[in-house]
Amino acid sequence: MTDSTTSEPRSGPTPRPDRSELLNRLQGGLVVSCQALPGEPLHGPRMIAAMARSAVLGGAAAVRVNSVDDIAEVRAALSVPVIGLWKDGDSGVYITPTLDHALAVVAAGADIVAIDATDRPRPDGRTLAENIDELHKRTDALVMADVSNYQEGVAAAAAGADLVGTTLAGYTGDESATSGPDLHLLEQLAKQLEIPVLAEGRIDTPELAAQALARGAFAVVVGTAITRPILITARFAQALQNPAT
Ligand SMILES: CC(=O)N[C@H](C=O)[C@@H](O)[C@H](O)[C@H](O)COP(=O)(O)O
Repeated sequence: MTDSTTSEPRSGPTPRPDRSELLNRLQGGLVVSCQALPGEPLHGPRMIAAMARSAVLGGAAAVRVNSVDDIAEVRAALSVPVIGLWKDGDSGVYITPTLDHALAVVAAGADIVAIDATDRPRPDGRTLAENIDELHKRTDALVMADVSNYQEGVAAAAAGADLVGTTLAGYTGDESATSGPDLHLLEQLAKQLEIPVLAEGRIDTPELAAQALARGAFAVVVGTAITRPILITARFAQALQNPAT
């Protein structure tokens, strides 16, 4: 167990680590997604920061955090790289849907801003390439493109994304979700792209996380299986209701 929470958190106007340092810190590592939506008992910046600190104590190389308030709190508490996003709604394009959302995420302290990079129209009417270009001009944050399929991953890399994540595979309604992580998509993208590809979505065991790395992931993002006690508990409770023997 490592204790990176004792290292100095970055606060105030301290510049972000540069691109190669950020990528070095992510490479081969576990990124723990620490999110709780309004209405959930763990919702709120202090809870999320405690979750993020716990993740780092357990060995997380980085964290992924939703909402400006939660990002700011985690940024003040920890020095590990923060992948920030802003979920606005829960259907259609809702992960950091516009340039303004992305700029706010960066202003809150994210090192990497995760944005929806599916081929669906964005609510601000701008293209993915325009938004990535503007983010690169106006900030020093890296851009993680959350995609749902191979074509979107290739298009996101061509549009200038710094990293691609399989985050939205199975969540756009185009294709049904694979029962576990979409390791086939991960492998295809990792073989094709020159930028890092992060495995994300439905990775719910340490073995699957290790498999994702073996199949080309630059880093592995795990959320629900670590940070959503309601859903973790439900799995156990259901198993007791339907015992195998
Ligand atoms: C589809 C979507 O909205 N994904 C979100 C993206 O930030 C989160 O709700 C997920 O928890 C995260 O991607 C990690 O995935 P999993 O919780 O399956 O390990």
